[in-house]
Amino acid sequence: MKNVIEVHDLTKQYQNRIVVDHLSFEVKQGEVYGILGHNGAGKTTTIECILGLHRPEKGNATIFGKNACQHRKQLFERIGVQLQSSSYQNNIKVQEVCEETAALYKRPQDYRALLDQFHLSSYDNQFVEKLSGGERQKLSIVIALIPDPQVLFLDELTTGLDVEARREVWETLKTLKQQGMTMILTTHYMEEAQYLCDRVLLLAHGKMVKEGTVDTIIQDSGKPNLEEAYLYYMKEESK
Ligand SMILES: Nc1ncnc2c1ncn2[C@@H]1O[C@H](COP(=O)(O)OP(=O)(O)OP(=O)(O)O)[C@@H](O)[C@H]1O
Repeated sequence: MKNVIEVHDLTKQYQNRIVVDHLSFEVKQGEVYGILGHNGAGKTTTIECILGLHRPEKGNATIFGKNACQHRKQLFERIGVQLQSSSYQNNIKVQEVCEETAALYKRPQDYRALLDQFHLSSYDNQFVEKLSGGERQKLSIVIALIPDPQVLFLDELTTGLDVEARREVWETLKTLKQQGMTMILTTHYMEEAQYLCDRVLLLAHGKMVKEGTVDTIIQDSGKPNLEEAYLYYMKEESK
């Protein structure tokens, strides 16, 4: 399988503090790749460097072989992004934000069908700021899918969702995965990583602690599940 994302020796610092530390990994076509790590581990910064939103001090990252800082326009149409920092303009309605997003792309998907799929159709006339946290998260997936992307970047997508909404999102992502969508996601929910990810990267203080399939990581740790394995590797790292 071809690599969709390649990260090589990526190093990013803020005010002389290294937050992503010589990180290298690849995400293959059709793969769901999870980045797991403590608060402040550098997950969002890694994703934002791949997307070309920050310039790394060292190393590089490419999507479809292209650096996002240099080829923003070409990559724009092929990428769906949901970031923690996503924000919406004031007094905008669901339908308006979808229309505005669709207008940015040459071949957008039908946003109405997407709203329907995420049970948001009845909210199309509602102000985005009046949506519940979970509804807003679901809207952010709709927006990420509008470009009909080949790769999805999802940063803590299900944080704040209730159990049912989270399951609903998982099912949708599973369907997208079955359709061949490449995804890179961050999450604090080990159950989510276990359910969705083909491979995961455990990150601590910007450094790779462990990478592999969920099964390998569990087996190598000698623990019964991913959560226990994660805690084991994080503890080992801090020794
Ligand atoms: N613009 C910035 N300026 C200075 N420091 C920053 C900036 N952005 C992030 N950091 C710092 O970099 C570190 C990594 O942040 P990052 O958001 O990548 O972590 P994370 O793993 O996504 O955390 P979380 O799980 O809490 O979202 C943190 O210590 C954070 O305070």
